[in-house]
Amino acid sequence: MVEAEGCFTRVLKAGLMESSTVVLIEKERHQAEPEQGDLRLPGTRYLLCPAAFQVLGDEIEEGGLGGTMSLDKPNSNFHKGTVCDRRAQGSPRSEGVSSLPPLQGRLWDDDVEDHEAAQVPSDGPAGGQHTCLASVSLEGGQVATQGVLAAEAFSPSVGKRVDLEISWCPIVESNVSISPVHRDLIPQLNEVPTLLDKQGAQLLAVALLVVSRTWISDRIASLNGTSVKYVLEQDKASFIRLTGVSVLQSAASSIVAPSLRYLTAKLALGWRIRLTQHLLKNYLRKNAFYKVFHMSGENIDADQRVTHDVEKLTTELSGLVTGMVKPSVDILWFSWRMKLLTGQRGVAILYAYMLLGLGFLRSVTPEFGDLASREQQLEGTFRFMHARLRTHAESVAFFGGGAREKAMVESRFRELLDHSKILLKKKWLFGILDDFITKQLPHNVTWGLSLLYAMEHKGDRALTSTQGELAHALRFLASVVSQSFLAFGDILELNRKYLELSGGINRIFDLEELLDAAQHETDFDIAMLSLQEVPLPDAPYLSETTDGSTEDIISFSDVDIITPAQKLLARKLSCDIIPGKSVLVTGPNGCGKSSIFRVLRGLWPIVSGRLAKPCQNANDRVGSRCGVFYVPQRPYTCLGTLRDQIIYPLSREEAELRALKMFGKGEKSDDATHVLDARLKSILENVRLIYLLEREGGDWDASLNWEDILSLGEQQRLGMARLFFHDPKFGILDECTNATSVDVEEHLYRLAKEMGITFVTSSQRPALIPFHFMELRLIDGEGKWELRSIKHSS
Ligand SMILES: Nc1ncnc2c1ncn2[C@@H]1O[C@H](COP(=O)(O)OP(=O)(O)OP(=O)(O)O)[C@@H](O)[C@H]1O
Repeated sequence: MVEAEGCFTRVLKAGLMESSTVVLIEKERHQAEPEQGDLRLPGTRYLLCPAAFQVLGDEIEEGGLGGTMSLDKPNSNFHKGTVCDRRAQGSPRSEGVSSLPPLQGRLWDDDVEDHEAAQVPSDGPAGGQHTCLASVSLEGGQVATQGVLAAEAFSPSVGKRVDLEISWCPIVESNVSISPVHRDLIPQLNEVPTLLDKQGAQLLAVALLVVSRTWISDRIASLNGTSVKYVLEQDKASFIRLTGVSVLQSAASSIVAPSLRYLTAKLALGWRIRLTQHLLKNYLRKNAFYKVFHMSGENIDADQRVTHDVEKLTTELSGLVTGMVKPSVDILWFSWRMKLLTGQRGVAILYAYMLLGLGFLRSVTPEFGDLASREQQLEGTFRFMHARLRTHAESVAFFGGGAREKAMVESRFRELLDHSKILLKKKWLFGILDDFITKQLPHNVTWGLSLLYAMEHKGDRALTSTQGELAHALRFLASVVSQSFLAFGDILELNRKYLELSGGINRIFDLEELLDAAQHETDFDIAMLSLQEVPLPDAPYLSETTDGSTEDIISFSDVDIITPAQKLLARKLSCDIIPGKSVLVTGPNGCGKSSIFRVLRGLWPIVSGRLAKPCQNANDRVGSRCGVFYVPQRPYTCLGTLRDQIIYPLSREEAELRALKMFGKGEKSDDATHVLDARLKSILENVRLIYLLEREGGDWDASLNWEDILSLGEQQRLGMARLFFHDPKFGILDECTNATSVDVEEHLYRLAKEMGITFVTSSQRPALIPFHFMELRLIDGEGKWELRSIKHSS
C-alpha cells in the first residue's frame, strides 16, 4: 500500500490468476482510475477483495466500489454480486460505526445507465477504515477478457490521505460446473494422476497388447477368407495346416484379451489409490471434513465422492484409455489394408462416411456429462439416507419412525429413479441412432466397397480367376470394412463416455477445490462467508486474527462469534482465562455457548478480534502436557479397543510413548504397554468405569461396537477419562457430563481440579458453579454477554 499526501492512491494487486497484473497508479484525489485485469475462469465467482478506505484524520463523505467488465459474449448479464461494507475500525467512533446499517450495492455494467455503487454512509468515521467486499459471478461459458474495477472515496477536506487497495481472487463455488477443458487452468491439481508417470509402463503394456490384438484380428480376418478358398478348392492338406495356425492364433487371442482386462483394471486401481490418497490427505487435515460439511452452506456429499465416485471415475478413465488406443490403432491399420484392397477411393468413401456419421451423432448427443453427474449426486443422497438411518436406528425405533423414514427414503429413491429413467430413455434413443449409423448402415457401405473392388479388378479376372480367390478377397474386404466400422463405432462411443466422465470429473474437482480452500483457512473462510452474500460486520483478513500460541492463557479480545449463517451470537467478546481460574459459560439454549468453543478450536473462522491460546493438539507434543483438550457435547466413541477409546486421538504407539515419558520413570521401552495400561486402569477407576474392563476379562484389546453398547452416561465418563489421560492445561468441557448423575459429575470435576486442569465449562447445572471462578453469561444469543466473578463461600 502506498500513501501520498494530497493524492488518491490505489494499488491493484494480482489475485490468484496468473494473467492478472500488478498495477500501481497515483491520481489526483477524488478520482479513481479504472484498471484492467483478466478474469478468465468461466463459471467461477470472483471475490474482489478488499477495498480498504483508510481515512486518516478526516471524515469520508461518500465512497464506493464499482466495476465493469467486458465479456467475450457481448450483452451478457454479468453484474451479479454485492458490494458491502465489511469493516470500520480503528477510529475513535468505531463503536458507533459498527452498528451502522450494512452497506450494499452492486457492480455496475458499463452499458447500463443507472449505475449503482456502494456508498459509504455520509456520516462515516473520522480516521477509520472501511473495507468493501464485492463479488462477481461469471456465468457458465463466459470469459471476461477485461475487467475494470474502480473504487472511490471522497473526503471534503483537501490534502488528506486516502488509501485504497483492491485485489481479485476467485472463489470457487461448489455447485458451478466447470468443463474439463478449463480444468487445466487450475494450478492446484498438480498431484492428480497423469498418464505418463508411475503408471507409464502399464500404459505402454496396454498399448502393446492393443496393437497385438489388432494384428491378431487382422490375421483371423485373413484366415477366414483363406479357409473359404480351401473349402471351395477342397484342399485338405492346406485346410488342416490353416486350422493349426488358426488354433495358435486363437490361443494368442485368448491370452491377449484377459491380459488387457487385467492391465486396465490395474491401471484403474493405481489411479484410484493415488486419487484417493490425494483427496484423503486434504480431507482429513485441518478439520476440512468438518468445514466441507458444516461451513460450505450446501450439501456436499464428500463421502460419496471420495469413495464411490473416485472408483467409478478411475475405472471409466482406464477403460477410456484402452478405448482410445484400440480404435485409433484399428482405424490406422485397417485403413492401410483398405487402401491395399480398394485403393484411395475406397478409403475416401470410408472416411467420408465416418466423418458425416460422427458429425451427425455429435449434434444429437444429449448432455450426458450433466446427466451422469446428477445421477451420482442422487445416488449419494440415497445412500446418505440409509447411512443416517443406520446411525440413528435406535432413536428412530423408539419413536416408531419407520413409516416416516420409509417415506423419506422412498422420496429420495423416487427422485433417483425418475432421473435414471430419463437418462435411460435418452441413452435408448441415442443408442438407436448410434447403432444405425455405426453398426447397421455400414453393411451397405461394405456392399458398395465390395462392388467397387470387384469393378476395379474386372480386368484382372483372368489372372485371379478362380472363384475361391475372389471369394477370399471379398470376404477379407468385408472383414476389414466391418472392423473399421467397429473401430469407428468405438470412437463415437468414446465421445459419449467422455461426456459422461466429465460429469464425474467435475464432482471430484469441485470437492478437491473445496478441500484445497479449507487448507488455506483464510481463503476458505472468506469464500464460505461471502457465499452467503450478506454483509458481514467485519473482515477476517484485515483483523489481527492471531492464533498466537501462548503457554498459559486463553484470551479472547474483541472477538465476534458469528455462525456460518451470519448470525451474531456474541459481539466483541473479551475474556482472559488464566490457569487455576476456571470459567463457566452459561446462557439459554442456542445462545452460542458451543459456538465459542468452535471458534476457540478454529472450526469457525475468527471474523474479527484477536484470539490467543496454547497449542491445541494433544499430539503436538508427545510426552508433555497438552495445552487445550476439548470434550464435545455429543460423546464420540471411535472404532477400536477399549484402550483406543481413552487414548483417542493418539495411536497406541504414541500413547505408549507418552505414558512412558510421563509416568514410566526408569522403565524400559518394552514395558511401555504395561505402563500405559496401568495408567489407563487407574483412570477407569477414577471415572468409575473399571467394570467395563472387568466385564471383558481385563482385556484392553476387546474391540466392540462401543457406541451401541455403552449408555450415554458411560460414554460421557469415557470422554472425561480421555481428558484425564491427556491431562491438558485447559479442558474445554461442553456439557459433556450432563448425562451423568450429579454426584458423579461433581466427582469428575473434583478430580480434574486436583489434576490442575483449568476448565472452561458450558453447563446449566448449579452443582458445577463452585468449581469455577468466573461466569461468562451469554444473555440473549444476539450479541450481549457479561462476565462476572463467582463468589466462593469459604
Ligand atoms: N453450522 C451452523 N450453521 C448455522 N447455524 C448454526 C450452526 N451451528 C450452530 N448454529 C446455530 O448457532 C446458535 C448457537 O448454537 P450453539 O450450539 O452454540 O448453542 P448452545 O448455546 O451451545 O446451545 P445448547 O445449550 O442447546 O447446547 C444456534 O442457534 C444454532 O442453531
